[in-house]
Amino acid sequence: MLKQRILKSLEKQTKTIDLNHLTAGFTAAGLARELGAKRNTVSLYLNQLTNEQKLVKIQTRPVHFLHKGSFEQNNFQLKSNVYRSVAQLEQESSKQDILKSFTQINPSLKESIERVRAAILYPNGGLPLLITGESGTGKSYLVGLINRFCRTHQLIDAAAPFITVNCAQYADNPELLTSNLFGYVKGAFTGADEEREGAFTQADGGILFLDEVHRLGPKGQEKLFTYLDQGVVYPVGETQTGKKVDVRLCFATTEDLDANFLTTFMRRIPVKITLPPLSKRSKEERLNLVYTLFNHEQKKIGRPLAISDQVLDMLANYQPSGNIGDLKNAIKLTIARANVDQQKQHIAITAYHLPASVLTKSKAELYHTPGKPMVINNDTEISDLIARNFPEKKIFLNSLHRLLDIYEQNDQDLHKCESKLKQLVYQLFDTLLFEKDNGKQLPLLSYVIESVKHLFDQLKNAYQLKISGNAVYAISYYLFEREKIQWSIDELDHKSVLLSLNRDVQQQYAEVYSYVTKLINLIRDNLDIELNEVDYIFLTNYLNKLEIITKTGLVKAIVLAHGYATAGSIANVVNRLLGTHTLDAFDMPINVSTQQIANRIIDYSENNDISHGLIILVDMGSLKEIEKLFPRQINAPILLMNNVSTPLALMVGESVLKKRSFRELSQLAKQTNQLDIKLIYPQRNQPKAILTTCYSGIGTATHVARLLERCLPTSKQIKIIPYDFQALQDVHKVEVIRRMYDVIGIIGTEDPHLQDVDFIYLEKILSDKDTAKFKKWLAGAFSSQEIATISNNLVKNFSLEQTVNMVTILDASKVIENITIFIQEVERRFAHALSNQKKFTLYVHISYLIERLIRKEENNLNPDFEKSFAKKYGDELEVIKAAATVISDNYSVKIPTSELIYVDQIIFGRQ
Ligand SMILES: Nc1ncnc2c1ncn2[C@@H]1O[C@H](COP(=O)(O)OP(=O)(O)OP(=O)(O)O)[C@@H](O)[C@H]1O
Repeated sequence: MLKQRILKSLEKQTKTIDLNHLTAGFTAAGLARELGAKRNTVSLYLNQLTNEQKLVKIQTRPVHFLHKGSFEQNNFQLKSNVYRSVAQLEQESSKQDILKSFTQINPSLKESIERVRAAILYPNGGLPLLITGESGTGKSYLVGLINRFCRTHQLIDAAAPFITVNCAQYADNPELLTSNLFGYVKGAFTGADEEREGAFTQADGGILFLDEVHRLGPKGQEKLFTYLDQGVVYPVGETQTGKKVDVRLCFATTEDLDANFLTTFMRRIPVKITLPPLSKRSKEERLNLVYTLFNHEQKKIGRPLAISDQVLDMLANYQPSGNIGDLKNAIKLTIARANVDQQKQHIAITAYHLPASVLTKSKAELYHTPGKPMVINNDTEISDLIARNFPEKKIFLNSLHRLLDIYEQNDQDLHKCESKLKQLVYQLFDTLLFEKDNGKQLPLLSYVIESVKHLFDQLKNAYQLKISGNAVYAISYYLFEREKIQWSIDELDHKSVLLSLNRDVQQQYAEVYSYVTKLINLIRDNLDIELNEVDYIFLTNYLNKLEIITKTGLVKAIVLAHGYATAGSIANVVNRLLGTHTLDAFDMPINVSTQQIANRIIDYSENNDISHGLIILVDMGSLKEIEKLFPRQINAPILLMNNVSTPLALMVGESVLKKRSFRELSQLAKQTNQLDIKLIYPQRNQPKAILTTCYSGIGTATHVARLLERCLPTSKQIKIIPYDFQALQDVHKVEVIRRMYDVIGIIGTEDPHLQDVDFIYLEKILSDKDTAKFKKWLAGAFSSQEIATISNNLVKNFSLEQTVNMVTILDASKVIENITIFIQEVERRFAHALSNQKKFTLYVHISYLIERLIRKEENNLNPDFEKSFAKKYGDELEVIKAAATVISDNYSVKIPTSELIYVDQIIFGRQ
């Protein structure tokens, strides 16, 4: 049954999953291909299996599914079975890997902790390790974590002992310490009335932590290294028969290593780490510790805490000699004092509650920006608190809160506060762009900039937008900072206000909002940055404020009239009535020549963006004359209208703003009896273009375009341009496209039905009929030799697309190269040209075949059939075998007769 097959396939694949490189095999489409089933049916089963808790769904794009049991067996336990992203799923692992969580809070210790981890995981019981550091730096705490880590990773038994011996307790009696550690035999010293086992024996199978180990005298140290060398302990008074024990050792000391330890002992401890005092830690790390301690205390009390920023600041800058221990006490005291004060639901903690030691010793800077108090409740996790540290988050949240405040103060009416909001958004982008220290030019930032440039190019191409280079940078910086901010709208107190503003923005700036939606989808797919309603608001306002999108895409219009101020005054009136500058004006002397007029127009076209068309309103009777002189080099459609008057100019101005097409405008003009109209399309210099389009979005269309481009010779006589399917449904946009290109055909997943433009369905491009059609499109631009190469490239590249997700152990492009040689050999040896469709089938089939042979999976045929076929077509099979030496040699496989028969059937279309 299909459902079972899906589960089985995922179970197998999940075993060797690499979360950083999820393959198509984990998607509905990939599984559908693999199992030869309909994608919709596979999707249905996948969701059913997720509901049955058998699969885990990761809502990436495309959605990926993992086998839950198989994943947990080989990786870590999962709490949920739906995750927003791989990163969210991976967080589960950091929750369980306490050392990883520890380094997230204490990033400066990352390297030390990695060494600790390596020591713990060292085969056969780990390596002993020594932790040094001032008092209160967390040495014992870290050993506690190591103990938990060993248990959760099953390095020791759940019931294994964890024994701590504080050597300082035996400061005056090193002999007693030694005997407590190693035990003693009866009569070993006065008072040793009977044999007693020591801490080593008690800790057998578990962990022994020797704190303040510098108190161990030379004798004790020697006994210790006997254990380190031989795994055997000798109780005091016993020198012959030692006891074998298996103990993981951790040592801690506040003292100087060289002065207090025998070098022989030191040499036997390979891993030594030092925990830094608070004064040597960054402010960010100290803040993290403050958060951790508050969070920890809150969980004990169970009541929510609301801690002012000032308190956090003072505590983060408090660096007492007792380090984290003292800090912890100060925090406990602070909470206790606040608690006495209030019997409310939550405990509000302000500077008033800080102990005097903090107030006097904290090196806090002056308190500048009061933010909202930090609230910790029973559900708060430390990662939520750490996210507060990013100043970008503060900038971002401050802007957001101000934005919402303004909107609320204006009765949630966008009209009333439009300009204020834009101003605010602009400031935010400015701050991110100019005021941050961007000198470092982190590689990731460069990557974001490059990607955003690329995404903008896609948008520009698809929708004929014009977006300034500055916007690319501003948006890149925004995304770069935004990506670091883990924030969801659920954190917001006024979520409903935000949603209402989002709706308003969407309605009011519908066009820009729709482009932002497309941009955000591209960002999600390409940069894996999750954005939400706030980003829609920010980005829409930003792009709108710059008028990057709305003002472009407009036709230019000029009024050209004789006389001192005729044109100027008409244009003026219209611009004033429309409230925006829509018409330009040329006042011409009465005796101006038509050539001079033409020159002015050329000048204008060079200094203005007329790519969307130019309307020229004239007053000079004969259009024919100018038309003759009309500059052919203007590569945009031109609408000439005679007998300009203010009403006509007004109608034109309105049409420009409403983006009416030239045809519509001509119709309207005719209705008002302005009959002298001429529409001139540029005849020459129009590059030929093939459009690609895809119903599901511009991403796929771009992908197909790149694929086709790779098939064409580098000197491109034909442009391949991806277009959004919706854009091709829009008459105005289509008009623009036609103006710019000579569209020779469209390839896509859905026919947009453009008049007089041929269409090829993507999935049929390799069929005989459509290959012929495609070749015909190319006929004017390429030689027949070139067309043959393009056609071969086409099938090769499409096959590569198909196989790249299916071939798992081989290098797909190498496989395709080898199969190309095989196909050429077949064509040569049989003197028989294969159709693209057959070649495609061969590429896909043989890729699989090679993998099957390497994995030693056979594809058995009915033996009788095999025999009779081999008898009948033996010669052919030999030829195929000879042509396939490129495959058998390169992959060291022997192609069995049954497989040769399959290939023969494909080549000759035999059943
Ligand atoms: N990274 C940390 N996160 C949370 N709490 C910590 C951390 N480090 C230490 N603490 C807490 O601070 C206190 C002091 O830490 P700990 O006793 O481990 O320090 P120490 O270095 O062993 O001190 P000493 O040398 O005086 O024995 C303990 O209560 C511990 O729980």
